[in-house]
Amino acid sequence: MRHAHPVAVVRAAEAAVMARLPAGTLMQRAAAALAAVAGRLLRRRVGRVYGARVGILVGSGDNGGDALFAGARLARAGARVVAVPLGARVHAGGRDALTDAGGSFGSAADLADVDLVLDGIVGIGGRPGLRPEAVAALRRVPADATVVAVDVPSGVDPDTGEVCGTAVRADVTVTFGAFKPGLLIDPGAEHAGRIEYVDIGLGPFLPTPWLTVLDDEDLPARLPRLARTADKYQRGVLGVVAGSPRYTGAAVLTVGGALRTGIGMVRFVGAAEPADRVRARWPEAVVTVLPDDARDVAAAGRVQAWVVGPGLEPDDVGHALVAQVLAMPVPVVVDAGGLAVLAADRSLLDGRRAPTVLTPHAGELARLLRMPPGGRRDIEEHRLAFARRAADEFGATVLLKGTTTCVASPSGLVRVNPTGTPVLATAGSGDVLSGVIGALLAGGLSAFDAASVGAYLHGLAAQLVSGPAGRPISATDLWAALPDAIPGRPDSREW
Ligand SMILES: NC(=O)C1=CN([C@@H]2O[C@H](COP(=O)(O)OP(=O)(O)OC[C@H]3O[C@@H](n4cnc5c(N)ncnc54)[C@H](OP(=O)(O)O)[C@@H]3O)[C@@H](O)[C@H]2O)[C@@H](O)CC1
Ligand SMILES: Nc1ncnc2c1ncn2[C@@H]1O[C@H](COP(=O)(O)OP(=O)(O)O)[C@@H](O)[C@H]1O
Ligand SMILES: [K+]
Repeated sequence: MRHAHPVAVVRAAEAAVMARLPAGTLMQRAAAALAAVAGRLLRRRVGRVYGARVGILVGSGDNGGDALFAGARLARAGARVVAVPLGARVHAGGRDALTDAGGSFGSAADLADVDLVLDGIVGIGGRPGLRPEAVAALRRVPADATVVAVDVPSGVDPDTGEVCGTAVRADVTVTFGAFKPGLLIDPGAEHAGRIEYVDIGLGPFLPTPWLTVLDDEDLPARLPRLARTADKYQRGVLGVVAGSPRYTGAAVLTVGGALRTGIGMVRFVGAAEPADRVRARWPEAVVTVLPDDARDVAAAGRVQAWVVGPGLEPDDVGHALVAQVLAMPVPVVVDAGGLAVLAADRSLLDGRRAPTVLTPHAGELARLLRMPPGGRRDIEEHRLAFARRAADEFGATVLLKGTTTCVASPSGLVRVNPTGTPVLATAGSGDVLSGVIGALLAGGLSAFDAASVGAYLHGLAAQLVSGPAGRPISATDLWAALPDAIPGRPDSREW
């Protein structure tokens, strides 16, 4: 599992380490690793470091210092290195090291034929928005040059991933001591490119992280346990309240997402039209058709968790359904039409003790938070902050969909999903996701694990079916890929 720490935490850890080490040690560790990565990239690009052309964009802080010391190492290996100062000052030690090693200082015009650029404009000490001289220098970087960001791509807010105006677009970001949240969350994540983490010894001084990213190896232990002696009730039963006479497909998609994630049983509860479709596509689902007034969802039978909302209309019937489900003392996923019902009547969450997972996209979250027009955009630009705020305000686990899905718990923890792909931006894929999360909840996972593991599997399924070329997919394609996305579980070894 990877974790990230905000700037203030990184600074405190750096101070603690620096107090125990000779001055400049951390910067040398950072510069050595940076030069090693740049050297590797140059060898891949032009076959060698000797004679390769390297440009350095140098701001006035220590970020520029890192870049200059790394440039000095590359110059000693024979690279032709030119540094372009962009601030009022230049790190003095780095300047001397570069010139001693045979590097030079020049202007942005000297960047015209570089193979590789080190972006040392600003790191964790930058204020939002690059200055005009930095923006002008970036324009002179050849379009095909390899760009390596030092610690963070300049212009990206390291704490949030926000970009204000122009920011560096890196092929690789070499980050020191800890991942910063802004490297993992779009738009910052997109600007960071591939991330190379360098351990400079901050570990013992970093607190327990609140922001984590799951990896493949984290999954097996986090999936529902599949005991050899399990029967279908012990594996978990999911209730799905979805679909309406107008939107019938959402019900089929949600039930399919749950069944293909692995579950003891799905009980579908809904209007006659979606119920017919669910029966026809998924004969294994147990279907209850509700009367027109939507009374008595609970009579469908016992379940360990519910999904409510995909394809529901936010009318009186929809309201009655969401109210009944949220009144039950089991975990509930609320999605789509269910979120619209909640946006109009937040009191439906009052008094709930069992875990709740809300799965809004930015538009739905803007309505839930009753934001003025433009709220959607605001949320997309500040995904982390809004996911955390919503989790706190609703006392629920909030999965904010879209580019970089963020899952926030009411206790302030966040997991950022690394498997998302834009091929998922297709109608109905969110319905499949709510079924996946519902199945994991019914299987006994916590709301935070169910939502974050669910998003991970959903993204992985999309990648598997879409392939490295990113072939287009539709939501139903995810059904077939889900079982392949689910790794072996610890308890299945004896099979
Ligand atoms: N601490 C450590 O132990 C270690 C730290 N390390 C490294 O240090 C980095 C942090 O260095 P830092 O604190 O000097 O800040 P930094 O990111 O260089 O930027 C500050 C300078 O930039 C300027 N500036 C500000 N905003 C700007 C803007 N929008 N556009 C343009 N310029 C702007 C501003 O200058 P001024 O306003 O005076 O012109 C200010 O002085 C960190 O990311 C890592 O790389 C590693 O060596 C490992 C050990
Ligand atoms: N650019 C993107 N990158 C990664 N995932 C995306 C992107 N756009 C959308 N998604 C994912 O696609 C799914 C779409 O869900 P949703 O908006 O609810 O669609 P629908 O309601 O049509 O099912 C979500 O899981 C979301 O995170
Ligand atoms: K930088």
